[in-house]
Amino acid sequence: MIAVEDLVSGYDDPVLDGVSMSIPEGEFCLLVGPNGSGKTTLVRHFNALLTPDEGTVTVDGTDVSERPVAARTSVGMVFQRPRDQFVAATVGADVAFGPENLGLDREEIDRRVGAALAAVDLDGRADERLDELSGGEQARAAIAGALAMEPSYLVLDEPLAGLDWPARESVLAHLDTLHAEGTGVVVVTHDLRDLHERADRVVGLRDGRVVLDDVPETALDEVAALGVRDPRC
Ligand SMILES: Nc1ncnc2c1ncn2[C@@H]1O[C@H](COP(=O)(O)OP(=O)(O)OP(=O)(O)O)[C@@H](O)[C@H]1O
Repeated sequence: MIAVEDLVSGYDDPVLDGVSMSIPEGEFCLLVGPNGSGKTTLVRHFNALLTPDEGTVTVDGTDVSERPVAARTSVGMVFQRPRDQFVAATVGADVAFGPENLGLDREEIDRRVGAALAAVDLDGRADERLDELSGGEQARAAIAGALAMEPSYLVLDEPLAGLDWPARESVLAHLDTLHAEGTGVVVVTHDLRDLHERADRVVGLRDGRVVLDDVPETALDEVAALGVRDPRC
């Protein structure tokens, strides 16, 4: 479980103002809220990319601030602009980077890279340059990089933005597979289309506070107040 308790955090000004919420193992959770409500700031705490000013964040019982490497192994993160998270020039080298840093042997690294690329339909393209891929292909490469870590939880910030229909369908299918296999999936989004019916739960933030935490069926009645269109309308 990812457990956030009384989290206060910010940059120059406070952004998260006493957030408590949890994401059980294997849950598919949508995180919604208006621009600037603190969604990205919150998920960056899940693997210790930010440090709380107050409160705690634990993953499977371990405080992420005390063991950030363990948190980054358990919680995979795919950011809004995939280009910002690439560390290598080619697809294969980038996807291998995480497993290499775990100190895995070459055979296991190759197995993970192959499986992760296949999962996003990029198999056979390991030698291609990332800067020569389309935006949608880059988004899929970024997801492959997170998958290769075989995380217990995968957090994706607007993963469908800018994807064409086949890429969107491909990413959604992979989220379904991961969820079915027991990976916790957290999607930060303003657009619930194709997502609300997959989710177990919707958590809504406003002004750095949790103002909604419900199953999708009833949460959808309240999302309009959070700057999100009810996908049933
Ligand atoms: N690196 C940063 N330095 C300073 N302020 C920041 C930084 N990142 C975010 N903020 C501020 O924190 C607040 C919350 O930002 P955050 O990105 O968490 O919101 P969000 O809910 O994810 O928004 P959006 O829907 O627009 O992506 C905003 O006011 C933003 O300007």
